[in-house]
Parts: sequence; C-alpha cells; structure tokens
Amino acid sequence: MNSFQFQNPTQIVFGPGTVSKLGELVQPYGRNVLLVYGSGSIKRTGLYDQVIAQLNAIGARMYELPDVEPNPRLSTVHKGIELARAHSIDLILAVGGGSVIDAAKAIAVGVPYEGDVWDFCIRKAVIREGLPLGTVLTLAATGSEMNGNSVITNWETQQKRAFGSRFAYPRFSILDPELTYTVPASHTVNGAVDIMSHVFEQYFSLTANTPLQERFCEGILQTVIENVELALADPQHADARANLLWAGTMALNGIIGVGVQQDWASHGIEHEISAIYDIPHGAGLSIVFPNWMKYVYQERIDRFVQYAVRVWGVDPSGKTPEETALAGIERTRAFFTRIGAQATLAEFGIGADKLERMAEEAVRFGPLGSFKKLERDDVLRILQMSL
Ligand SMILES: NC(=O)c1ccc[n+]([C@@H]2O[C@H](COP(=O)([O-])OP(=O)(O)OC[C@H]3O[C@@H](n4cnc5c(N)ncnc54)[C@H](O)[C@@H]3O)[C@@H](O)[C@H]2O)c1
Repeated sequence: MNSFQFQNPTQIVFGPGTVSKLGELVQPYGRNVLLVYGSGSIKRTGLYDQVIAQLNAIGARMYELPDVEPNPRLSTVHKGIELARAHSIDLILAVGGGSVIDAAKAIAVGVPYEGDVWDFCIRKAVIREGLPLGTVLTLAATGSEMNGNSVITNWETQQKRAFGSRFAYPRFSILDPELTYTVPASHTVNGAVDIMSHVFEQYFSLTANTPLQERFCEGILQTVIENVELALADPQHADARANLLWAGTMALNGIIGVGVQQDWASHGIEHEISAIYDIPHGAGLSIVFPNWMKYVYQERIDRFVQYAVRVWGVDPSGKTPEETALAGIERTRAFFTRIGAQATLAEFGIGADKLERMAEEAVRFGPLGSFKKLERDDVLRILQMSL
C-alpha cells in the first residue's frame, strides 16, 4: 500500500424525506442562493417546489440557472458565473445529477477567479478558492456529490476536460433515495455502469498489499450487480434505490482508492468520445471498459483472476489463469448487455472516421493510465475494438 493522506469534508444527509433538512443546511451560508438545475425533471417530479419552499422558509433570496445540459457545457458555466457575480451569491445549490453538480462546481471555483474557468480544465491555472456549494442529488452515478471533481465540455473546441480541487467539494449533499425513483431505465443503467467503472479505475491497480481497498471495491461492485436489476424491475424499490445511491457515492468519494495507484485511462478515452458525439458518459464507459480490460489484463493477471472469482463467482478449477480472467471480462460484458447498456460505438451511429483524432487528443498530456500506460496507438486500438 502507498502512503496517503485522506480528508473528505462533505456532510452527507442520507435517507427518505431528507430534503426537509435543506433549509437548515443552507442557512449558515447566507441569504443569496444560486439554484442550479437541469432541463426540467425536478419541476416534473415536484422536487423544485420542495426546494423553493425550503429556501423561502429561511428567507433566502433565490436566483436560478436552469437548463444545465447532460455533459455540462462551458458556455452554461460562464452564464452561472456571471449570475453569481451579479447577485453576490453566498451559496451555489445544485439540484440534479452529476452534470448539474459538476456545472455548479465549475461556477463555484470560477466566480473568484479573474481568468476563464476553462483554465482549470486545461491545467493552465490552479484553483485557490471557491464559493460554498451544496447539492441535492437526484441520480446514483458519478459520486460528484462527495468529491472535488468536475467534468466540463467546451463545445466550441469539442474538448471534455476534468478538474479536481479541494475547493470544489460540496459542503453538504442530500441523498434521498426516493428522489431517484423517477430516473428512467436508461439513466439507471448508465449510472450503474458509471459506478462500476469508477470502481474498476481504482481496483485494477499494480499497487501491492491493498486487501481492504480491494474488498471495498468488490463489495461496491456486488452491491450494484445485486441491486440494479431490482431497480429496473421496480423503479420504486426503496432498498435497491438506496443501495445504488450509497454505492455511487462510496465509489468515488476517495475512500476506496486511498494508497492505490489508480488508472483512469478508460475515463480519458470515454471523454474523447462524448466530447465529440455527446453520448451519455455511462454508455461510453459500457462500450469502452470491457475492451480496455481485454487489452490490459495480462499486465497483472492475478487481479483479473481475483475479479472473476470474487465478483462474478467464476470457478477457477480446471481453468488456466487466462481462461478465468477472460471469463470475468466476458461476464462483465454480458451483464452490461443484460441490463441494457450499449456494447459498440455503432449503436450510436459512430464510425471510424474520428478515432485517430480522439486517440491523439486522449494522450495530449501524456500516456493514459497506470495499469498499462496507453500511448496513442494503444488508445486507437481500444477505440477500434469498440466500433
Ligand atoms: N464529478 C465527477 O466525479 C464525475 C464522475 C463521473 C462522471 N462525471 C460527469 O457527470 C456527467 C453525468 O452525470 P450523471 O451520470 O449523474 O447524469 P446527468 O446528470 O447527466 O443526468 C442524466 C439525465 O438524467 C436526468 N435525471 C437526473 N435525475 C433524474 C430524476 N431523479 N428523475 C428523472 N430524470 C433524472 C437528467 O435530467 C438527465 O437528462 C457527465 O458529464 C460525466 O462526465 C462526473
């Protein structure tokens, strides 16, 4: 295990009905609140009214940034920064999924910065401060509700880039499983794949002697596998929704990845796909990840054997390590397909024409990943396997 420091400042308020705590959570930060949300699901579900009632009850002055896109755009973040500056906002309140929360984070760190917030995404500047941010999560997927990461798309340059900062952690996040009952099947699936992919990025590691981290990872993977089909069969399955929600948060709040050299190559590849084609992040990961696994498993076959045996229950007796490892990878793909996740770029009408450009962009800051360092041609090969 590598040495590490760990701190996560986000207060989690978990459980049915916890939106009722919003007022008391917001109050300490001041009166001017910028409410950030997406294209309308919170209005359809009645959550918007609940949030407004909570804010009214504490006498908050509300300003709104609606219509944050899935794969949130830099132009929307710019709008939010202007609004926040114009109204001396005290707290940014994100109500939605990862896209809304990520946009709100970029607004929070962009407001006090004199340059363009995009500088943080292209590593031209370091984040030194941020406005307070709170979230009400509506979708189990990204873990953004309890981490300092944000992913923003610059539609003009067709680049999707992430930043991470201790100034971008939400101060508090409300996790009410009932708010996820209305998530449609497709986004439930995308979210499940996203959660599993976050775990994969931290589980497939060359770092030795990390048994606790590995078991955390395996526990989250099994929890998602056991619960996603229950939620698909019954969208109001209280236990399944609660378990998926907590699994999503635990998968990317830093705990399972401490002391571990992490990979993140598949996310790097997926960002290149969704930057150009605007496909859902989870769908891109579902296509890419099993191909990444097939491409790299020989770097450390024992970890892939362990994955097959412990997560999927593959019986290793009578099999070579290679056969066991490959059986685990095949089970992964079969599971994704069974729950309705995509397996090929062709399913989104994506052909081979931009693969070279994506491969070049993906390694723009150097090789991707650490389990196996991927150069341009490696990324291109994985993309070709994904066609
Ligand atoms: N910050 C991070 O750590 C991190 C990690 C992984 C991915 N991401 C980024 O997050 C974004 C994806 O976020 P996401 O997967 O949470 O999805 P999302 O926020 O893009 O939402 C997907 C869709 O679900 C809808 N939706 C959300 N909640 C709903 C509800 N309760 N009922 C009905 N519909 C609902 C939204 O309106 C939207 O159309 C991508 O841009 C991805 O790159 C961020």
